[in-house]
Amino acid sequence: MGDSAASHAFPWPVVLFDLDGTLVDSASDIAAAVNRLLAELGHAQVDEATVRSWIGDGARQLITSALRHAGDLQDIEAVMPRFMRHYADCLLLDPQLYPGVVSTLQALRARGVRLAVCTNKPAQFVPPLLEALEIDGFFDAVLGAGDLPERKPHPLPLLHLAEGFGVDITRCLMVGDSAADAGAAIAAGAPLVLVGYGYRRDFDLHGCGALAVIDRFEQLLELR
Ligand SMILES: O=C(O)COP(=O)(O)O
Ligand SMILES: [Mg+2]
Repeated sequence: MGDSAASHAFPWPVVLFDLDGTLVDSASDIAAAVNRLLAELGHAQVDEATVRSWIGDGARQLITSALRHAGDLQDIEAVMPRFMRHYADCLLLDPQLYPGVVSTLQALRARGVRLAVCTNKPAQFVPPLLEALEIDGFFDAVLGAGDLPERKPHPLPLLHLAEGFGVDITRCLMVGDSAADAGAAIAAGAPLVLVGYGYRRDFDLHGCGALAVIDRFEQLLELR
């Protein structure tokens, strides 16, 4: 982090972060959980790259994609409890913070910016993951799937967090990696920055209205 990046005030008083594919590379753990379920159901294993392309819309959508891929027509409700047990067992196998996350969160906090996590990961898994990675202390609020009746790309989670901070949504920067993040930010009226290294699928990172697409997390500090 250069001096110029360190010295100027950050333009937004609140930053809402997506989790998987933005702060944390959790794809290998999620892929392990998916593969444990697929093995139990007698299906072939899938590679991590394939699973990455299914992450971002929550666990139910992930398993919908996995069952569809396997040609399995069974009711998703029947398998979700089994998947959630595998998800819990695999959650902390090998999650990795992306480079620059800790120093950037520290720098943002040092500038008085308030931070939150806004993820479609099932809510019960979010605090233990943040704690294991020792980044839980950076966040004033954490919202996961199931905490509210709607999840991203619905604007509700972002609006709820903004209201909790008492800050207008137009002053809360959303930082994410997926179409769900972009859709939620645009629907809510929040400024949006996308990370280019995440789990995006077929969506136009550069054409969806983001203020910036960054390749390194610490580039957040250079935004003006
Ligand atoms: O669990 C998911 O589907 C994705 O979670 P995210 O919203 O943190 O990317
Ligand atoms: Mg994500």
